[in-house]
Amino acid sequence: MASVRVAVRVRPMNRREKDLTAKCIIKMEGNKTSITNLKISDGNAGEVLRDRIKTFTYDFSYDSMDSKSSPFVSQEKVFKDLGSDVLRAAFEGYNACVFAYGQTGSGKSYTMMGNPGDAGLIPRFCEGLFTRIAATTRWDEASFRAEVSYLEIYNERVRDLLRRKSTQTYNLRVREHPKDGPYVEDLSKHLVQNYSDVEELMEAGNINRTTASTSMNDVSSRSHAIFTINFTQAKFDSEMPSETVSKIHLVDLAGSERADATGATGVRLKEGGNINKSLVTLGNVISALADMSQDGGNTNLKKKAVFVPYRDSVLTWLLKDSLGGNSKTIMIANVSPADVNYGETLSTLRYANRAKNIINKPTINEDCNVRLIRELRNEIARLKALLVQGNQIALLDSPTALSMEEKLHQNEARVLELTKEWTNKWNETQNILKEETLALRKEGIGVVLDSELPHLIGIDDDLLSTGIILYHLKEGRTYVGREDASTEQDIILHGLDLESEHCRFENQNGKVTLVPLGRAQCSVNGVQVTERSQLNQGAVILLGRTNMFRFNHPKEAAKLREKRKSGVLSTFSLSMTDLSTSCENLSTVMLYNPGLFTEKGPVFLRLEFERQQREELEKLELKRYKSEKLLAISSFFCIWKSGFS
Ligand SMILES: Nc1ncnc2c1ncn2[C@@H]1O[C@H](COP(=O)(O)OP(=O)(O)OP(=O)(O)O)[C@@H](O)[C@H]1O
Repeated sequence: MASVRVAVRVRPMNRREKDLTAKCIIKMEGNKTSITNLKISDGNAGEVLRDRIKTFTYDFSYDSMDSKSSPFVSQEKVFKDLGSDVLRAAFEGYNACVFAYGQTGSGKSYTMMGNPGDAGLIPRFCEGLFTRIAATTRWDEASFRAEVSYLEIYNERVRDLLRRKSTQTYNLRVREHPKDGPYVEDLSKHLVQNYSDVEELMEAGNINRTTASTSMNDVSSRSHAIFTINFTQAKFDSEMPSETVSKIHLVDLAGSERADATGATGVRLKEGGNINKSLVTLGNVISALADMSQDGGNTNLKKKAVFVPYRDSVLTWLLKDSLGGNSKTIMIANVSPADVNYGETLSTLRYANRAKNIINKPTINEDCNVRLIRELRNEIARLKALLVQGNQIALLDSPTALSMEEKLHQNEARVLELTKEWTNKWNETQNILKEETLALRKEGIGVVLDSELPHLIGIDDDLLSTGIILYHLKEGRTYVGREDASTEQDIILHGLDLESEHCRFENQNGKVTLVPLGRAQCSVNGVQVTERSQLNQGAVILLGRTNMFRFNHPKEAAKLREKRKSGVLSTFSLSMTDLSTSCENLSTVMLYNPGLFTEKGPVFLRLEFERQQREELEKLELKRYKSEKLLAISSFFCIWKSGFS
């Protein structure tokens, strides 16, 4: 059990407030924050005077009004107090959430994201995460995996701020997973290997948010932004595998005045976006949770189940765990120091005061396979203890002791096997993803494997194979041949007409060529090649009779895409590099290339051509399975999560 921790932060006077010669009404001392109502004169006494100054106590009260004053609290101090707690929670395997609440212009985005050269909590947290990962991996103590997503909720609709091709920007569906709870369907998740990866994504997401705000009139003050990091950590703890997964939500809420439904009439009501359903519901959820914890001591009320309206809004539904659930949560209430904002500031302070009462139930999120190993180990220890006891009272020969011993051995073997499997899968995944040239991301229901280097993708003719194979063609030579070749081959293949030393690929300064060796059968886009030939993006390569590949050259493809965008590249010239056209070409080329089949005469040529065409059709059919295969990749990379269940 842990209460939601609450911090209040007051920003400097802004230009508008200074122009209005506004007076400062906020005072902070230790963890106390006081607000003065200047409309009540300090000449009054008793009750009335008490109403003039209201004081609240929070976990932290941050005075950031004047950088030259001594109590001034910098971005760094806020991170040290709050951000480092979130970091600790992530490495311990807890979920965590920080949300910034306050009226428009009160400093929420400044606190969460910060300004250039004055980073806020989110960038500092991410930088801290990778600094700690680097320190830990240097000693080989653990392995990590971090994924980032960034979304915006505007008018109860969810938008992915990191979707590369932003065709479907708004209206992603919120669904509920039976075990993991509410989630956004189709939200892109991006694997990040270092802080600069995160920086790039943050920047792209923030630009997306700002671009939308210019066309939608001040969207940022009306929308909620949720930056989420899914963080997995695997290590051996006293020879015991340990794998934890934590979800960290960092939330910049809409301006809190949007929650004020009472003052909304006429134009404001019609404007819809002004009254923020998510914020109204957040208030109701906080109230219900606060009531629940306060009524906890009252035995009569304890029995009455308090209804918490999580499902009434997208925000509260997505943050269900962070509010009263499995998470270590921090609320930062941002306020203005000026008397002109008295009403909004007092309401924020009250709101924050209420949030203090929310009790969460954070637990370490342990991977279920690792939990199984731990449980089996405990069972082994118990059986061993029982056997020792049995020994002492000379029961060892009894059938009970024997079956116990059998069970013990079974369990030990299972633990050994599970631990080995777990270690292999995790290491394998980590090694693949450590390759700087490879990145995995979700797009829609698919998984996209991005590679920077030229590569071959296997187009497998075995209908039962479900994995996708990718061979990088690194700078220099890559040899292809059979396992029984006298020299070591980089890519080992087998199949009809495959020579033991078949061919080599040469990648020199970004130019990739195929060099057949001896009389080896190699064809590019259906044309047999006997000499060195340069490969272009999208080429279909056939080695022997059965090993077919699609050649990808990411840099060339990027250039072609640019040309296509600017109209320099015609559809015709592009079609020459396109896979499907290449396959069609292949059949045509075969018809006009009798050299391929000279020994057996024209009938054989026709039959052979028909057979080849059938094969091509099958291969094209295989392309239809491509998306299923991509999903198979996803299961390959995620197998460590579900492999044992
Ligand atoms: N503690 C602070 N120190 C210095 N400048 C600040 C501070 N807090 C806020 N500001 C400045 O005040 C302005 C408004 O802050 P910010 O954009 O963070 O408000 P907001 O609450 O996120 O507003 P909105 O709801 O419109 O998104 C910005 O120019 C920001 O740089």
